[in-house]
Formats: sequence, structure tokens, C-alpha cells
Amino acid sequence: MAHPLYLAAGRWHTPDTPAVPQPDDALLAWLVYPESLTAALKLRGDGHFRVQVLRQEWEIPSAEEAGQLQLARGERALVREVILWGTDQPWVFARSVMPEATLTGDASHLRRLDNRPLGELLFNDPDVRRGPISINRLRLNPASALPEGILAGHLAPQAWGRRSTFWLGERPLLVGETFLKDFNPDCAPGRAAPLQFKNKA
Ligand SMILES: C=C(O[C@@H]1C=C(C(=O)O)C=C[C@H]1O)C(=O)O
Repeated sequence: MAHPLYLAAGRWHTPDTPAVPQPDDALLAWLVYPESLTAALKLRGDGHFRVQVLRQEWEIPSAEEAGQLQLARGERALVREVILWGTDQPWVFARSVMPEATLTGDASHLRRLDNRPLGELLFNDPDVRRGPISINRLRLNPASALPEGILAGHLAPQAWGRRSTFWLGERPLLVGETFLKDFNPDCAPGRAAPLQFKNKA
């Protein structure tokens, strides 16, 4: 299994979980945003938004991800890792885990996304439902090959991320998104212009 760019540093938890460290309001608004992150970032990116596919390979997901997806032991999934670029900076690292059994029939086109945003397909399909959003602190994975390459200088040792399961009928796929240090959350999702948040950390 390849080494993901960021690893969970804590427990995945819903944003209203008491007594767990929380991000500041500005970033929390992005972490809990229920609509398409692609659409919200496009609004911010003034025409420069793009998806860079880092890898898209069949593999056995981590035991934790397999548990989230209710996969049988050894069941493989298509793992897609991308960077969402805003203007000329990397804003989000996304890792999607799509079980083989999910990518069949009318969902088989998800095997051939290339650099089209996954969200544009998921949010335009009326039969797709999104499960609860969990958030977590993440830590940079020293085993990942990426930091020395294209993202060198753009990766903080810790970051906040979110994760949710999308349901295509009864078939799940798991989408995780980590906000990278170049992303400025001080413009609320769904708006093109910055909003001032009261209690920034
Ligand atoms: C789920 C969405 O799709 C986005 C695009 C992704 C991709 O192209 O791989 C992955 C995760 C998301 O950041 C979304 O836009 O909300």
C-alpha cells in the first residue's frame, strides 16, 4: 500500500464532539461545509482551480478505511489521491477510497475520472447521499514520497482534515480532504469575498 500524504493524528470525530481540540471558526466553516468543496474552491480560485491527480491505483485500503466502508478483508478499492489547486497554490489534498463493488454499473465511469473533479459527478447525481462529516487533526507522513517533490515547502507538519462517506444507492465511497497550509479559510465557503471571523486562533 502506498503511503498517504497525511495520516490521522487523532480520532475522527463529528465537529460537535465535546472536549476535543477544534480548529478556529474560519477553518471549521470549511471543514463542515456540506456542499461540493470543488464548487466552493472554484469560487475562490478565480478561474485557476484545477485537479492534479497524484495517483489512482487499485489497492487494499487501510484496515481503518476498510472498516468505514464495511469491506471484507482483502477486498480491493480504487484509491485516488489528488491535489486541488487554487490560484497557483495547493489548497487541498484529497484521498478517495472507492470499493470495486461500488464502481460498477452506472458508477463505472468513476474509474476514469482523470483530472475531472470527483465532486462534480457526486453532487450532480440526485441518487447520491452524503453521510455525516467527521474531522480530525492530521500529521504529515514522513514515509510519503511527495514532500521532496512537487509539494516541497507547501506542507505543514500538521493539518486539519475532514472525511465522509458518499452513498451511491447502497454502495459507499470514502472521501477525505486535508486543507493545506497555503489555503486561506478567511473567506467563507460559498462566498467569493472574504468574511471576517470573530475568534481566529
Ligand atoms: C467530493 C468532492 O470532490 C473533490 C474532488 C476530488 C477528486 O477529484 O478526487 C476529491 C475530493 C474533493 O475535494 C467535492 O467537490 O466536494
